[in-house]
Amino acid sequence: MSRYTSNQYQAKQANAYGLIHYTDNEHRMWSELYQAQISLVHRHMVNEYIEGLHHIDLPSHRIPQCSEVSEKLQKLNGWQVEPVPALIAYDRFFNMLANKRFPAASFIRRQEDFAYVKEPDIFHEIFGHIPLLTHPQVAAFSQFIGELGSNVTADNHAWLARLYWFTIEFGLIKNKNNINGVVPMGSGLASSPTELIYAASSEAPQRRPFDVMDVLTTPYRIDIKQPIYYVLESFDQLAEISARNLVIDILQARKMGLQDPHHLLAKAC
Ligand SMILES: C[C@H](O)[C@H](O)[C@H]1CNc2nc(N)[nH]c(=O)c2N1
Ligand SMILES: N[C@@H](Cc1ccccc1)C(=O)O
Ligand SMILES: [Fe+2]
Repeated sequence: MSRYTSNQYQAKQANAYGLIHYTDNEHRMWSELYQAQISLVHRHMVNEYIEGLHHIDLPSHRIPQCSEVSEKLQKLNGWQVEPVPALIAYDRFFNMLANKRFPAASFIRRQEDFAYVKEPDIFHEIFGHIPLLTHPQVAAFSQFIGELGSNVTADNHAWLARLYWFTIEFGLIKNKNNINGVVPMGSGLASSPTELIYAASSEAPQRRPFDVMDVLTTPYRIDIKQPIYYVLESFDQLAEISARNLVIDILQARKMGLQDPHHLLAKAC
């Protein structure tokens, strides 16, 4: 499933106690990533992410186990983090979100992928996702997408996934205090040293206002820095999206068809 990317990572299996063994080198990789990102996220990420980071209080020098992160998260809002081998298919992904379980790919990136890795690793899942999952609107939206995904036929999944991708994974959000009026909020930005800076300040990517039909019809690639980001007005907009009849929106999007992906390929980097 994760094999369409160029870097082969070996899935890690949990032992009988649900624990995953990491080598000293792997713990060191977390430690170095944490050190690099902690100052960058303070400088660039949306404030709600930073608040979440304080609430969840992740270890800085070793890879945490899902069980210890779950313990804290469960007290805050009932969510849990569960180890999975790697990228998982939509049906399982939606099913887990519907049940307030967040899937965490358990391997950690190697040195050559330090600044950007082409598939989710444990640093992305925990450091990238969990802080914002403490935010009520983000948690509610994630569960909502999971429930909707579990209740529709599989041919709707890729359409729905784009709503998740352009918000939770790689969304930006309006912020008056920032020079260009937007700040990164997505987990894929919080976990990548290079894409965080690129999303926050590069002039290369497009930044479009969040529009459901535009988002539904915009194809994305998971393995390159995003050529297009969508900008939410506020966290409340997640509730507005959930209040729509998205099944009708998807029907409409199908009629419109996907937008031309060629500009995505041209700008691949
Ligand atoms: C819906 C969307 O494609 C999304 O990025 C999913 C897909 N599968 C995943 N699988 C794992 N293990 N971790 C993730 O963060 C995701 N994200
Ligand atoms: N690119 C992200 C990981 C990621 C890959 C694919 C999808 C989502 C996130 C990082 O370097 O941290
Ligand atoms: Fe993710």
